[in-house]
Amino acid sequence: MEDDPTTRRRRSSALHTADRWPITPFNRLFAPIYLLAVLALLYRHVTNLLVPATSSPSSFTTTLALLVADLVLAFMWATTQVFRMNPIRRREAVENLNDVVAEEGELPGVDVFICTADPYKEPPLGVVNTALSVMAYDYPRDRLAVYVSDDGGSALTLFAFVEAAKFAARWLPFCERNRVVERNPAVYFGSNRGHPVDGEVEEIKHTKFCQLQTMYESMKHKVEHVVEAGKVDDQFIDGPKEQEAFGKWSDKFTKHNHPTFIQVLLDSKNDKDVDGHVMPNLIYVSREKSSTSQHHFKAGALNVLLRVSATMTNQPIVLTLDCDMYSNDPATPRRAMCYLCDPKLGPENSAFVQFPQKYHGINENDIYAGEFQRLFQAMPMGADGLCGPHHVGTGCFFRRRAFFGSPSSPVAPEIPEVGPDHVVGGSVRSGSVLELAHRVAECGYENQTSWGSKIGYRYGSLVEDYYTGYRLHCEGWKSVFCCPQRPAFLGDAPISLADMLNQQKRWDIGLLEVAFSRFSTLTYGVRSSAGFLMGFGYCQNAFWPSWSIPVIVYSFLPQLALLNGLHIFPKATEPWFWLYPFLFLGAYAQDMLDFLLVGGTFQRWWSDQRIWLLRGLTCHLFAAVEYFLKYFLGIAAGFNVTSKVIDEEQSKRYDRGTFEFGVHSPMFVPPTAAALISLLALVQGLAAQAMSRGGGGWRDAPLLQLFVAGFGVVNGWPIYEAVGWRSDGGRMPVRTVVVAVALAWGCYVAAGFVLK
Ligand SMILES: O=c1ccn([C@@H]2O[C@H](COP(=O)(O)OP(=O)(O)O[C@H]3O[C@H](CO)[C@@H](O)[C@H](O)[C@H]3O)[C@@H](O)[C@H]2O)c(=O)[nH]1
Ligand SMILES: [Mn+2]
Repeated sequence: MEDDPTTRRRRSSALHTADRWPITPFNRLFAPIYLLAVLALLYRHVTNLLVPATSSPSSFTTTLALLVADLVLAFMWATTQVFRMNPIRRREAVENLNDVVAEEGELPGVDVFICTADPYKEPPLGVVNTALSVMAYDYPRDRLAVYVSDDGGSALTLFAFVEAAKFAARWLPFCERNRVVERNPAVYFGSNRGHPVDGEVEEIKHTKFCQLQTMYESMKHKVEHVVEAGKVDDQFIDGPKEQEAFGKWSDKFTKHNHPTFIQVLLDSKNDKDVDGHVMPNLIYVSREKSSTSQHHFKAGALNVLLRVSATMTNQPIVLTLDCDMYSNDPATPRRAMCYLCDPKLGPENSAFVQFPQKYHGINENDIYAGEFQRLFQAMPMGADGLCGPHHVGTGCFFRRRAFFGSPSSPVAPEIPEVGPDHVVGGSVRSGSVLELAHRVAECGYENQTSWGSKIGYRYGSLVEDYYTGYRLHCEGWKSVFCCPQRPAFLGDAPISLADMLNQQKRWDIGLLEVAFSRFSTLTYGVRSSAGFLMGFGYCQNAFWPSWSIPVIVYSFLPQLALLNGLHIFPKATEPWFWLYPFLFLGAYAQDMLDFLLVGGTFQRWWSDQRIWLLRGLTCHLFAAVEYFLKYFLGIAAGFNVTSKVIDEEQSKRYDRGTFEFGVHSPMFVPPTAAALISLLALVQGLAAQAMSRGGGGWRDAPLLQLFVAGFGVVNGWPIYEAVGWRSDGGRMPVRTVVVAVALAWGCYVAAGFVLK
């Protein structure tokens, strides 16, 4: 018993370290300087509004528009500063974990939750590969249980898992024996085309590799065949047990109407791998669905898994994963344990350990800014110095207890069997356990309970991840950001512009649901236990769609004014002029610095700022309109799952770095119109300047407006390409161009009246 708590405490100090971010002193110094400039600009607008130089209505309208736009920019700038004040970067010393946790048996058990919702948008083969990659973690197998939530209620997905369970019995020992790093079989077999064979041992290894590869290919073939056929043919069903499982699916069942299915595919107490070692639990869950009850999308699915897993294994740690986010590093749970098992940190300071979302297959310049450097890297590091990172839905290890009330005042669920303290009596296959598990997955179960309001994942927002993490922080929990060199998880990023914009439109709507709720970050968050700074920082996301206001104003107003010969910014000879380059370059340079310091490249930063502009004209705008329409009509928004299917042609174009328009979407209209107007304004503005004789020449020129138009043109390049000279399937559809030209013309005519 050499490990008394004090020795452990001392040792645990070596489990992780935190460094400050090198440019923080500069950022802290720069913030008040920049603030002065912002205030000066706002002062100028306000005085212009109150004491206008001319009394024309157009100058009032333009000044008001600029004031509103700049107020939003100022607000968003202020929220960004929160994350620049005290960023930290942590490192874990996984090798020291054994000193703290003396025996493997002492490691806390992990229940892994994998969500899938649609076999046609989320190919079952991908889902099982994700599951296999976590089942093969370097972690005691009897402490690992993988639960799959299938909101598609699809026999196709179950079939894939039945096959995966068989394959796992070979895959897991193979990975362990050969210390395989890529534990997602698709990735492993995709990158290893056999080893060089040298000597007898190598030959045996090679034969094993080939056997396993054949087995994988056969599983892949069967699963893909079944998905294509849309049903599980009898020829693929093996034995009475499987017969019974698939027999439960009746033709009358649909995705939206079916009873609960829970299928134990592997049971760690009984099932062994080919070497006779235990297997982790693998459990398929499809909760009951009925078209007359609310299901709360992914949040509802995760709450069902929280309850089902509580009745079956109830392990203290929960890992949540999206079906496409496979494990890229088998040491990940141990890395998370460096925080979760650290007695010095304490449970309240490590309610969840969030890993960043990272993606595979992003093209060189990341044209759609799918990497989200700010959201998944810079912001969580900044938040880590306060309450800890936001929750981003996947790649997150939670303490189960964190879902049941604040650190100091726990909230008990309606029955103790679903609470964090419940001790599971029987095996996962026992009748009584299964009966209870089915009961807690029923759709009426949550009626008159605290699920979704006080316990579990919180309901009411399409970004259940952001909202739940936020509510936990408000309750006084803290989180940890874990960002190892080798990405812990890798997922799919959308590779078509429409998919990406629709995904972010859904996020926008979810964020607005938080911003305008009783728990708004602006009124509730800033006064909660999270503290003012963190609550204010949360506003950055909650009010994400408000970026559309300044982006729309700056994409149209200076250009339209220029086309009408109206000068709306100070001339180069006025001292106010210099405020603009300072504010613009200050914000852009600092943003770029943030980006480059977390490992980005200049081109990727350029894409990122371009997409930031594009979002303002597309998803932010459309989401706000849709949200307020639905708000007044009392309609709830739906969760449109992002497709993870890859179209060959699209994928080739994406890899080459060309934008994918292809099919008409109303969202393509405003950016196309803006690009056209910027181009016209730039051409006309330059021409007018060249033709003007005498006067002040360039000193009197509307330099700032010309710059804004020029900036619009440079950023609009992919649009001119897609409208003008591309001939592939991803070019701008004629219909979109026609509507955009009509819109641009309409704006021009309207501006002629307003700005005169
Ligand atoms: O009714 C539903 C809808 C979705 N999902 C699952 O939710 C996950 C995320 O869905 P996806 O379409 O991939 O959405 P994304 O926008 O790519 O996901 C991001 O945004 C979501 C909402 O904020 C978070 O839940 C995710 O973790 C985060 O990766 C997937 O595994 C789905 O299977 C369900 O289980 N049930
Ligand atoms: Mn996704």
